[in-house]
Amino acid sequence: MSDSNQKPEGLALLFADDERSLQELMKLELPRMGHTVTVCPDGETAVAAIEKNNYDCIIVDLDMPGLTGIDVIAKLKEQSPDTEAVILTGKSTTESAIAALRYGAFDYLTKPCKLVEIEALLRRVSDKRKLTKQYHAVKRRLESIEGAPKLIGDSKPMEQVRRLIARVAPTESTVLIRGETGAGKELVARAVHDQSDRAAAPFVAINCGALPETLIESELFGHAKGAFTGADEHRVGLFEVANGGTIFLDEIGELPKAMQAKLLRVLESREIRRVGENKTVSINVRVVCATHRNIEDMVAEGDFREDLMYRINTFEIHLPALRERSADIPELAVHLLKRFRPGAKPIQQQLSDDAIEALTSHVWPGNVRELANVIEHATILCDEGPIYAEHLPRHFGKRQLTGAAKSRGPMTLRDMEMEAIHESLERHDGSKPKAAEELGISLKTLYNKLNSESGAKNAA
Ligand SMILES: Nc1ncnc2c1ncn2[C@@H]1O[C@H](COP(=O)(O)OP(=O)(O)OP(=O)(O)O)[C@@H](O)[C@H]1O
Repeated sequence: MSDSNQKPEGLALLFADDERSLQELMKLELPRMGHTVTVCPDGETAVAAIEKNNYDCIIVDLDMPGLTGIDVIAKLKEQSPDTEAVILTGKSTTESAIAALRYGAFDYLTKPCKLVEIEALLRRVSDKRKLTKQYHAVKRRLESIEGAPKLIGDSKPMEQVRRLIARVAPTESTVLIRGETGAGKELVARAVHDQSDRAAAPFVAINCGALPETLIESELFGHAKGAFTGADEHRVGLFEVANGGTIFLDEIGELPKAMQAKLLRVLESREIRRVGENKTVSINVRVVCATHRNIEDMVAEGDFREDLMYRINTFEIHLPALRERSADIPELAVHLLKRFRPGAKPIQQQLSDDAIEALTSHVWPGNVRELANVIEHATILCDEGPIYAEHLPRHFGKRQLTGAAKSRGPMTLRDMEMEAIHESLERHDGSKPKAAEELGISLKTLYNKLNSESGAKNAA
Protein backbone atom coordinates (compact mmCIF):
# COMPACT_ATOMS: atom_id res chain seq x y z
CA MET A 1 0.00 0.00 0.00
CA SER A 2 2.79 2.37 0.90
CA ASP A 3 4.83 3.34 -2.12
CA SER A 4 8.29 4.12 -0.82
CA ASN A 5 9.15 6.11 -3.97
CA GLN A 6 6.29 8.48 -3.41
CA LYS A 7 6.82 11.56 -1.23
CA PRO A 8 4.51 11.37 1.79
CA GLU A 9 1.89 14.05 2.21
CA GLY A 10 3.36 16.90 4.31
CA LEU A 11 2.04 16.63 7.87
CA ALA A 12 1.33 19.37 10.41
CA LEU A 13 3.42 18.14 13.37
CA LEU A 14 3.91 19.06 16.99
CA PHE A 15 7.14 17.91 18.63
CA ALA A 16 7.48 18.06 22.43
CA ASP A 17 10.66 17.11 24.29
CA ASP A 18 12.60 18.76 27.11
CA GLU A 19 15.99 17.95 25.49
CA ARG A 20 17.32 21.13 23.87
CA SER A 21 19.48 19.35 21.31
CA LEU A 22 16.54 17.24 20.08
CA GLN A 23 14.32 20.33 19.78
CA GLU A 24 16.95 22.00 17.57
CA LEU A 25 17.41 18.87 15.48
CA MET A 26 13.68 18.44 14.83
CA LYS A 27 13.20 22.14 13.99
CA LEU A 28 15.67 21.53 11.19
CA GLU A 29 15.03 17.96 10.07
CA LEU A 30 11.23 17.58 10.12
CA PRO A 31 10.74 20.44 7.59
CA ARG A 32 13.44 18.80 5.43
CA MET A 33 11.19 15.73 5.32
CA GLY A 34 8.42 17.93 3.95
CA HIS A 35 6.47 18.53 7.19
CA THR A 36 5.69 21.66 9.18
CA VAL A 37 6.51 21.54 12.87
CA THR A 38 5.77 23.35 16.12
CA VAL A 39 8.44 22.51 18.71
CA CYS A 40 7.54 22.63 22.43
CA PRO A 41 9.89 22.30 25.44
CA ASP A 42 7.36 20.69 27.79
CA GLY A 43 3.91 19.12 28.19
CA GLU A 44 2.15 22.31 29.29
CA THR A 45 3.25 24.23 26.17
CA ALA A 46 2.26 21.22 24.03
CA VAL A 47 -1.26 21.10 25.52
CA ALA A 48 -1.68 24.87 25.00
CA ALA A 49 -0.63 24.46 21.33
CA ILE A 50 -3.03 21.52 20.84
CA GLU A 51 -5.90 23.62 22.21
CA LYS A 52 -5.12 26.39 19.71
CA ASN A 53 -4.09 24.54 16.53
CA ASN A 54 -4.91 21.44 14.53
CA TYR A 55 -2.14 18.90 14.04
CA ASP A 56 -2.02 15.72 11.94
CA CYS A 57 0.39 14.09 14.34
CA ILE A 58 2.22 14.86 17.58
CA ILE A 59 5.53 13.37 18.67
CA VAL A 60 5.96 13.58 22.46
CA ASP A 61 8.61 12.54 24.92
CA LEU A 62 7.19 10.27 27.57
CA ASP A 63 9.29 11.59 30.45
CA MET A 64 9.02 15.35 30.72
CA PRO A 65 8.97 17.39 33.90
CA GLY A 66 5.38 18.50 34.65
CA LEU A 67 2.86 17.01 32.26
CA THR A 68 4.11 13.68 30.89
CA GLY A 69 3.70 12.37 27.35
CA ILE A 70 0.75 10.26 28.47
CA ASP A 71 -0.98 13.35 29.95
CA VAL A 72 -0.47 15.17 26.65
CA ILE A 73 -1.89 12.25 24.64
CA ALA A 74 -4.91 11.95 26.95
CA LYS A 75 -5.61 15.66 26.42
CA LEU A 76 -5.06 15.31 22.67
CA LYS A 77 -7.53 12.41 22.36
CA GLU A 78 -10.18 14.51 24.16
CA GLN A 79 -9.52 17.54 22.02
CA SER A 80 -8.79 16.07 18.62
CA PRO A 81 -9.31 12.27 18.48
CA ASP A 82 -8.23 12.03 14.81
CA THR A 83 -4.73 13.40 15.45
CA GLU A 84 -2.14 10.64 15.66
CA ALA A 85 0.34 10.52 18.54
CA VAL A 86 3.83 9.04 18.59
CA ILE A 87 5.70 8.49 21.86
CA LEU A 88 9.45 8.94 22.31
CA THR A 89 10.84 6.88 25.16
CA GLY A 90 14.09 5.77 26.75
CA LYS A 91 14.63 1.97 26.67
CA SER A 92 13.79 1.59 30.35
CA THR A 93 10.28 2.92 29.88
CA THR A 94 9.05 0.58 27.15
CA GLU A 95 6.26 -0.53 29.46
CA SER A 96 4.94 3.02 29.81
CA ALA A 97 5.12 3.33 26.02
CA ILE A 98 2.88 0.30 25.77
CA ALA A 99 0.53 2.01 28.23
CA ALA A 100 0.55 5.02 25.89
CA LEU A 101 -0.51 2.75 23.03
CA ARG A 102 -3.48 1.83 25.16
CA TYR A 103 -4.33 5.53 25.37
CA GLY A 104 -4.54 5.53 21.58
CA ALA A 105 -0.96 6.41 20.54
CA PHE A 106 -0.13 5.33 16.97
CA ASP A 107 3.33 3.93 17.80
CA TYR A 108 6.45 4.59 19.87
CA LEU A 109 10.13 5.12 19.15
CA THR A 110 12.92 4.20 21.55
CA LYS A 111 15.66 6.81 22.10
CA PRO A 112 18.14 7.31 20.66
CA CYS A 113 16.23 6.97 17.42
CA LYS A 114 17.54 7.49 13.91
CA LEU A 115 16.08 10.12 11.60
CA VAL A 116 15.29 7.40 9.04
CA GLU A 117 13.13 5.69 11.68
CA ILE A 118 11.19 8.91 12.29
CA GLU A 119 10.86 9.41 8.55
CA ALA A 120 9.53 5.85 8.03
CA LEU A 121 7.08 6.21 10.91
CA LEU A 122 5.76 9.54 9.61
CA ARG A 123 5.33 7.94 6.21
CA ARG A 124 3.09 5.35 7.87
CA VAL A 125 1.12 8.10 9.63
CA SER A 126 0.72 9.86 6.31
CA ASP A 127 -0.42 6.62 4.58
CA LYS A 128 -2.93 5.96 7.33
CA ARG A 129 -4.37 9.47 7.06
CA LYS A 130 -4.63 9.15 3.29
CA LEU A 131 -6.46 5.82 3.62
CA THR A 132 -8.80 7.24 6.27
CA LYS A 133 -9.64 10.17 3.98
CA GLN A 134 -10.21 7.81 1.04
CA TYR A 135 -12.40 5.60 3.21
CA HIS A 136 -14.57 8.56 4.23
CA ALA A 137 -14.78 9.79 0.63
CA VAL A 138 -15.83 6.33 -0.66
CA LYS A 139 -18.32 5.95 2.20
CA ARG A 140 -19.85 9.34 1.42
CA ARG A 141 -20.08 8.49 -2.30
CA LEU A 142 -21.70 5.16 -1.56
CA GLU A 143 -24.17 6.82 0.77
CA SER A 144 -25.03 9.41 -1.85
CA ILE A 145 -25.69 6.59 -4.33
CA GLU A 146 -27.37 4.10 -2.03
CA GLY A 147 -28.49 6.30 0.87
CA ALA A 148 -27.13 5.65 4.35
CA PRO A 149 -27.63 1.95 5.07
CA LYS A 150 -31.03 2.00 6.71
CA LEU A 151 -33.59 -0.77 6.94
CA ILE A 152 -36.81 0.68 5.62
CA GLY A 153 -40.22 -0.83 6.37
CA ASP A 154 -42.74 -0.87 9.22
CA SER A 155 -44.85 -3.77 7.97
CA LYS A 156 -45.57 -6.55 10.46
CA PRO A 157 -43.02 -8.94 8.89
CA MET A 158 -40.34 -6.23 9.04
CA GLU A 159 -41.22 -5.40 12.64
CA GLN A 160 -40.59 -9.05 13.48
CA VAL A 161 -37.22 -8.91 11.65
CA ARG A 162 -36.29 -5.80 13.63
CA ARG A 163 -37.24 -7.50 16.89
CA LEU A 164 -35.01 -10.46 16.09
CA ILE A 165 -32.13 -8.17 15.13
CA ALA A 166 -32.46 -6.29 18.43
CA ARG A 167 -32.47 -9.56 20.40
CA VAL A 168 -29.47 -11.19 18.74
CA ALA A 169 -27.28 -8.15 18.03
CA PRO A 170 -25.84 -7.68 21.57
CA THR A 171 -24.93 -11.38 21.84
CA GLU A 172 -21.93 -13.10 20.25
CA SER A 173 -24.09 -15.65 18.37
CA THR A 174 -23.47 -16.61 14.80
CA VAL A 175 -26.48 -15.52 12.75
CA LEU A 176 -27.89 -17.03 9.57
CA ILE A 177 -30.07 -14.74 7.48
CA ARG A 178 -32.34 -16.48 5.02
CA GLY A 179 -34.23 -14.79 2.25
CA GLU A 180 -34.53 -14.41 -1.48
CA THR A 181 -31.95 -12.65 -3.56
CA GLY A 182 -32.19 -8.84 -3.38
CA ALA A 183 -34.43 -8.92 -0.27
CA GLY A 184 -31.95 -6.91 1.81
CA LYS A 185 -30.01 -9.60 3.69
CA GLU A 186 -26.83 -7.53 3.70
CA LEU A 187 -28.70 -4.63 5.31
CA VAL A 188 -29.97 -6.98 8.03
CA ALA A 189 -26.41 -8.21 8.62
CA ARG A 190 -25.20 -4.63 8.87
CA ALA A 191 -27.98 -3.83 11.35
CA VAL A 192 -26.88 -6.78 13.53
CA HIS A 193 -23.34 -5.35 13.48
CA ASP A 194 -24.44 -1.74 14.08
CA GLN A 195 -26.53 -2.70 17.11
CA SER A 196 -23.75 -4.80 18.65
CA ASP A 197 -20.83 -3.79 20.85
CA ARG A 198 -18.67 -4.25 17.77
CA ALA A 199 -20.29 -1.32 15.93
CA ALA A 200 -17.14 0.83 16.02
CA ALA A 201 -15.03 -2.00 14.53
CA PRO A 202 -15.13 -3.05 10.85
CA PHE A 203 -18.06 -4.73 9.11
CA VAL A 204 -16.61 -6.74 6.24
CA ALA A 205 -18.89 -8.32 3.64
CA ILE A 206 -17.86 -10.98 1.15
CA ASN A 207 -19.97 -12.79 -1.42
CA CYS A 208 -18.84 -16.43 -1.34
CA GLY A 209 -20.44 -17.04 -4.75
CA ALA A 210 -18.57 -14.25 -6.51
CA LEU A 211 -15.01 -15.54 -6.05
CA PRO A 212 -13.27 -18.31 -7.96
CA GLU A 213 -12.65 -21.37 -5.77
CA THR A 214 -8.88 -20.91 -6.02
CA LEU A 215 -9.04 -17.42 -4.50
CA ILE A 216 -11.53 -17.83 -1.68
CA GLU A 217 -9.10 -19.22 0.88
CA SER A 218 -6.53 -16.48 0.44
CA GLU A 219 -9.26 -13.83 0.32
CA LEU A 220 -10.71 -15.05 3.63
CA PHE A 221 -7.55 -16.02 5.49
CA GLY A 222 -4.75 -14.15 3.67
CA HIS A 223 -1.52 -15.56 2.27
CA ALA A 224 2.23 -15.40 2.73
CA LYS A 225 4.43 -13.88 0.06
CA GLY A 226 5.25 -16.58 -2.52
CA ALA A 227 2.53 -18.96 -1.21
CA PHE A 228 1.40 -19.53 -4.80
CA THR A 229 2.06 -18.13 -8.28
CA GLY A 230 0.96 -14.52 -8.27
CA ALA A 231 1.24 -14.09 -4.48
CA ASP A 232 3.81 -11.30 -4.89
CA GLU A 233 3.28 -9.88 -1.48
CA HIS A 234 2.03 -10.85 1.92
CA ARG A 235 -1.71 -10.30 2.12
CA VAL A 236 -4.00 -9.97 5.11
CA GLY A 237 -7.26 -11.90 4.76
CA LEU A 238 -10.75 -10.54 5.39
CA PHE A 239 -11.07 -12.37 8.72
CA GLU A 240 -8.08 -10.37 9.96
CA VAL A 241 -9.42 -7.14 8.45
CA ALA A 242 -12.67 -7.75 10.36
CA ASN A 243 -10.86 -8.44 13.64
CA GLY A 244 -12.85 -7.01 16.54
CA GLY A 245 -15.85 -6.59 14.23
CA THR A 246 -18.16 -8.67 12.06
CA ILE A 247 -17.62 -10.66 8.88
CA PHE A 248 -20.65 -11.17 6.64
CA LEU A 249 -20.42 -14.30 4.50
CA ASP A 250 -23.07 -13.76 1.86
CA GLU A 251 -24.25 -16.71 -0.26
CA ILE A 252 -22.67 -19.17 2.17
CA GLY A 253 -24.35 -21.99 0.22
CA GLU A 254 -21.95 -21.30 -2.67
CA LEU A 255 -18.86 -22.06 -0.58
CA PRO A 256 -16.95 -25.02 -2.06
CA LYS A 257 -16.88 -28.18 0.07
CA ALA A 258 -13.14 -27.96 0.85
CA MET A 259 -13.60 -24.41 2.13
CA GLN A 260 -16.61 -25.43 4.21
CA ALA A 261 -14.32 -27.73 6.23
CA LYS A 262 -11.76 -24.93 6.70
CA LEU A 263 -14.42 -22.43 7.73
CA LEU A 264 -15.81 -24.87 10.28
CA ARG A 265 -12.34 -25.27 11.79
CA VAL A 266 -11.95 -21.48 12.04
CA LEU A 267 -15.35 -21.05 13.67
CA GLU A 268 -14.52 -23.69 16.26
CA SER A 269 -10.93 -22.72 17.03
CA ARG A 270 -11.23 -18.94 16.48
CA GLU A 271 -7.85 -19.15 14.77
CA ILE A 272 -6.90 -18.72 11.15
CA ARG A 273 -3.90 -19.91 9.20
CA ARG A 274 -2.77 -17.84 6.21
CA VAL A 275 -2.17 -19.79 3.00
CA GLY A 276 1.52 -20.76 2.90
CA GLU A 277 2.13 -20.24 6.63
CA ASN A 278 2.33 -22.77 9.45
CA LYS A 279 1.55 -20.55 12.39
CA THR A 280 -2.00 -19.70 13.36
CA VAL A 281 -3.36 -16.28 14.29
CA SER A 282 -6.13 -15.79 16.86
CA ILE A 283 -9.09 -13.79 15.67
CA ASN A 284 -12.06 -12.22 17.40
CA VAL A 285 -14.69 -11.92 14.69
CA ARG A 286 -18.44 -12.34 14.81
CA VAL A 287 -19.78 -14.30 11.87
CA VAL A 288 -23.05 -13.53 10.13
CA CYS A 289 -24.00 -15.65 7.10
CA ALA A 290 -26.75 -15.37 4.51
CA THR A 291 -28.21 -17.62 1.89
CA HIS A 292 -31.08 -17.69 -0.57
CA ARG A 293 -30.67 -21.46 -0.92
CA ASN A 294 -32.32 -24.17 1.11
CA ILE A 295 -29.33 -25.34 3.14
CA GLU A 296 -31.20 -28.38 4.51
CA ASP A 297 -31.79 -29.61 0.94
CA MET A 298 -28.15 -28.97 0.15
CA VAL A 299 -27.15 -31.06 3.19
CA ALA A 300 -29.51 -33.85 2.06
CA GLU A 301 -27.90 -33.78 -1.39
CA GLY A 302 -24.40 -33.82 0.10
CA ASP A 303 -23.53 -30.31 -1.13
CA PHE A 304 -23.27 -28.68 2.29
CA ARG A 305 -21.68 -30.00 5.47
CA GLU A 306 -24.23 -30.76 8.13
CA ASP A 307 -21.86 -29.82 10.98
CA LEU A 308 -21.25 -26.43 9.38
CA MET A 309 -24.98 -25.89 8.95
CA TYR A 310 -25.52 -26.43 12.69
CA ARG A 311 -22.53 -24.23 13.49
CA ILE A 312 -23.77 -21.24 11.45
CA ASN A 313 -27.45 -21.27 12.27
CA THR A 314 -27.30 -20.78 16.00
CA PHE A 315 -29.82 -18.01 15.42
CA GLU A 316 -31.86 -17.59 12.27
CA ILE A 317 -33.50 -14.51 10.82
CA HIS A 318 -35.88 -15.09 7.95
CA LEU A 319 -36.21 -12.00 5.79
CA PRO A 320 -39.56 -12.15 3.97
CA ALA A 321 -39.68 -11.55 0.22
CA LEU A 322 -40.88 -8.11 -0.86
CA ARG A 323 -44.22 -9.49 -2.10
CA GLU A 324 -44.91 -10.69 1.46
CA ARG A 325 -44.54 -7.14 2.82
CA SER A 326 -46.10 -5.05 0.08
CA ALA A 327 -47.14 -2.47 2.71
CA ASP A 328 -43.47 -1.39 2.74
CA ILE A 329 -43.30 -0.80 -1.01
CA PRO A 330 -44.37 2.90 -1.17
CA GLU A 331 -41.92 3.93 1.58
CA LEU A 332 -39.17 1.82 0.06
CA ALA A 333 -39.87 3.29 -3.38
CA VAL A 334 -39.57 6.83 -2.02
CA HIS A 335 -36.39 5.86 -0.14
CA LEU A 336 -34.89 4.44 -3.34
CA LEU A 337 -36.03 7.50 -5.29
CA LYS A 338 -33.63 9.60 -3.21
CA ARG A 339 -30.75 7.79 -4.95
CA PHE A 340 -31.82 9.42 -8.20
CA ARG A 341 -33.63 12.52 -6.93
CA PRO A 342 -31.98 13.80 -3.77
CA GLY A 343 -34.20 15.57 -1.24
CA ALA A 344 -37.14 14.38 0.82
CA LYS A 345 -40.72 14.95 -0.30
CA PRO A 346 -43.93 13.32 0.91
CA ILE A 347 -44.98 10.11 -0.84
CA GLN A 348 -48.01 11.80 -2.50
CA GLN A 349 -45.74 14.24 -4.33
CA GLN A 350 -43.46 11.47 -5.57
CA LEU A 351 -45.76 8.60 -6.54
CA SER A 352 -49.23 8.72 -8.08
CA ASP A 353 -51.95 6.36 -6.83
CA ASP A 354 -51.82 4.29 -10.02
CA ALA A 355 -48.03 3.87 -9.65
CA ILE A 356 -48.44 2.76 -6.02
CA GLU A 357 -51.15 0.33 -7.12
CA ALA A 358 -48.93 -1.12 -9.87
CA LEU A 359 -45.91 -1.36 -7.56
CA THR A 360 -47.76 -2.98 -4.68
CA SER A 361 -49.42 -5.61 -6.89
CA HIS A 362 -46.20 -6.69 -8.63
CA VAL A 363 -44.61 -10.04 -7.71
CA TRP A 364 -41.00 -8.81 -7.34
CA PRO A 365 -38.89 -11.88 -8.08
CA GLY A 366 -35.79 -9.68 -7.72
CA ASN A 367 -37.15 -8.08 -4.51
CA VAL A 368 -35.84 -4.67 -3.39
CA ARG A 369 -33.01 -4.77 -5.94
CA GLU A 370 -35.62 -5.11 -8.70
CA LEU A 371 -37.63 -2.27 -7.15
CA ALA A 372 -34.51 -0.07 -7.26
CA ASN A 373 -34.11 -0.87 -10.98
CA VAL A 374 -37.77 -0.05 -11.68
CA ILE A 375 -37.46 3.24 -9.80
CA GLU A 376 -34.32 4.12 -11.75
CA HIS A 377 -36.18 3.36 -14.99
CA ALA A 378 -39.05 5.63 -13.91
CA THR A 379 -36.73 8.52 -13.02
CA ILE A 380 -35.20 8.37 -16.50
CA LEU A 381 -38.67 8.91 -18.03
CA CYS A 382 -39.80 11.37 -15.38
CA ASP A 383 -37.15 13.55 -13.80
CA GLU A 384 -39.51 15.58 -11.66
CA GLY A 385 -43.05 15.51 -10.32
CA PRO A 386 -44.96 12.38 -9.36
CA ILE A 387 -44.20 9.10 -11.05
CA TYR A 388 -47.23 7.58 -12.84
CA ALA A 389 -47.79 3.96 -13.86
CA GLU A 390 -46.90 4.93 -17.45
CA HIS A 391 -43.34 5.68 -16.29
CA LEU A 392 -42.86 2.14 -15.05
CA PRO A 393 -41.35 -0.50 -17.38
CA ARG A 394 -43.75 -1.59 -20.16
CA HIS A 395 -44.53 -5.06 -18.84
CA PHE A 396 -45.24 -3.67 -15.43
CA GLY A 397 -48.26 -4.45 -13.31
CA LYS A 398 -49.86 -6.35 -16.20
CA ARG A 399 -48.79 -9.80 -15.10
CA GLN A 400 -51.70 -10.32 -12.74
CA LEU A 401 -54.12 -9.51 -15.53
CA THR A 402 -52.87 -11.86 -18.24
CA GLY A 403 -55.47 -14.23 -19.63
CA ALA A 404 -53.16 -17.19 -19.06
CA ALA A 405 -52.82 -16.38 -15.38
CA LYS A 406 -56.57 -15.97 -14.95
CA SER A 407 -57.51 -19.14 -16.81
CA ARG A 408 -54.96 -21.16 -14.86
CA GLY A 409 -56.59 -20.22 -11.59
CA PRO A 410 -54.47 -19.60 -8.48
CA MET A 411 -50.72 -19.62 -9.11
CA THR A 412 -47.97 -20.41 -6.65
CA LEU A 413 -45.38 -17.73 -5.98
CA ARG A 414 -42.88 -19.95 -7.71
CA ASP A 415 -45.06 -20.07 -10.86
CA MET A 416 -45.34 -16.30 -10.85
CA GLU A 417 -41.61 -15.97 -10.46
CA MET A 418 -41.00 -18.31 -13.42
CA GLU A 419 -43.57 -16.43 -15.47
CA ALA A 420 -41.73 -13.17 -14.78
CA ILE A 421 -38.48 -14.83 -15.85
CA HIS A 422 -39.93 -16.20 -19.09
CA GLU A 423 -41.59 -12.89 -19.96
CA SER A 424 -38.30 -11.12 -19.42
CA LEU A 425 -36.44 -13.68 -21.56
CA GLU A 426 -39.02 -13.17 -24.31
CA ARG A 427 -38.58 -9.41 -24.17
CA HIS A 428 -34.84 -9.81 -24.54
CA ASP A 429 -34.89 -12.45 -27.31
CA GLY A 430 -33.73 -15.14 -24.92
CA SER A 431 -30.72 -13.17 -23.61
CA LYS A 432 -30.17 -14.46 -20.09
CA PRO A 433 -27.71 -11.73 -19.02
CA LYS A 434 -30.21 -9.03 -20.08
CA ALA A 435 -33.12 -10.80 -18.39
CA ALA A 436 -31.10 -11.23 -15.17
CA GLU A 437 -30.20 -7.54 -15.22
CA GLU A 438 -33.81 -6.48 -15.75
CA LEU A 439 -35.04 -8.74 -12.96
CA GLY A 440 -32.33 -7.58 -10.62
CA ILE A 441 -30.96 -11.07 -9.98
CA SER A 442 -27.58 -12.57 -10.71
CA LEU A 443 -27.03 -14.60 -13.86
CA LYS A 444 -26.17 -17.55 -11.64
CA THR A 445 -29.51 -17.27 -9.83
CA LEU A 446 -31.33 -17.11 -13.17
CA TYR A 447 -29.61 -20.31 -14.32
CA ASN A 448 -30.38 -21.97 -10.97
CA LYS A 449 -34.07 -21.11 -11.28
CA LEU A 450 -34.27 -22.31 -14.91
CA ASN A 451 -32.40 -25.51 -14.05
CA SER A 452 -34.61 -26.30 -11.08
CA GLU A 453 -37.68 -25.65 -13.25
CA SER A 454 -36.51 -28.05 -15.94
CA GLY A 455 -35.53 -30.54 -13.19
CA ALA A 456 -39.07 -30.34 -11.78
CA LYS A 457 -40.59 -30.78 -15.28
CA ASN A 458 -38.40 -33.81 -16.00
CA ALA A 459 -39.35 -35.35 -12.68
CA ALA A 460 -43.10 -34.80 -13.37
N1 LIG B 1 -35.43 -2.75 3.84
C1 LIG B 1 -34.63 -2.06 3.01
N2 LIG B 1 -34.51 -0.74 3.16
C2 LIG B 1 -33.74 -0.02 2.32
N3 LIG B 1 -33.06 -0.53 1.27
C3 LIG B 1 -33.14 -1.84 1.08
C4 LIG B 1 -33.93 -2.68 1.94
N4 LIG B 1 -33.80 -3.93 1.51
C5 LIG B 1 -32.98 -3.91 0.45
N5 LIG B 1 -32.57 -2.65 0.17
C6 LIG B 1 -31.68 -2.25 -0.94
O1 LIG B 1 -31.84 -3.25 -1.96
C7 LIG B 1 -30.59 -3.63 -2.53
C8 LIG B 1 -30.36 -5.12 -2.33
O2 LIG B 1 -30.19 -5.39 -0.95
P1 LIG B 1 -29.10 -6.44 -0.40
O3 LIG B 1 -27.85 -6.38 -1.23
O4 LIG B 1 -28.99 -6.24 1.06
O5 LIG B 1 -29.88 -7.80 -0.75
P2 LIG B 1 -29.43 -9.30 -0.50
O6 LIG B 1 -30.61 -10.00 0.05
O7 LIG B 1 -28.16 -9.31 0.32
O8 LIG B 1 -29.17 -9.78 -1.99
P3 LIG B 1 -28.24 -11.01 -2.51
O9 LIG B 1 -28.88 -12.27 -1.98
O10 LIG B 1 -28.37 -10.90 -4.00
O11 LIG B 1 -26.87 -10.76 -2.00
C9 LIG B 1 -29.54 -2.76 -1.85
O12 LIG B 1 -29.32 -1.64 -2.69
C10 LIG B 1 -30.19 -2.34 -0.55
O13 LIG B 1 -29.71 -1.09 -0.13
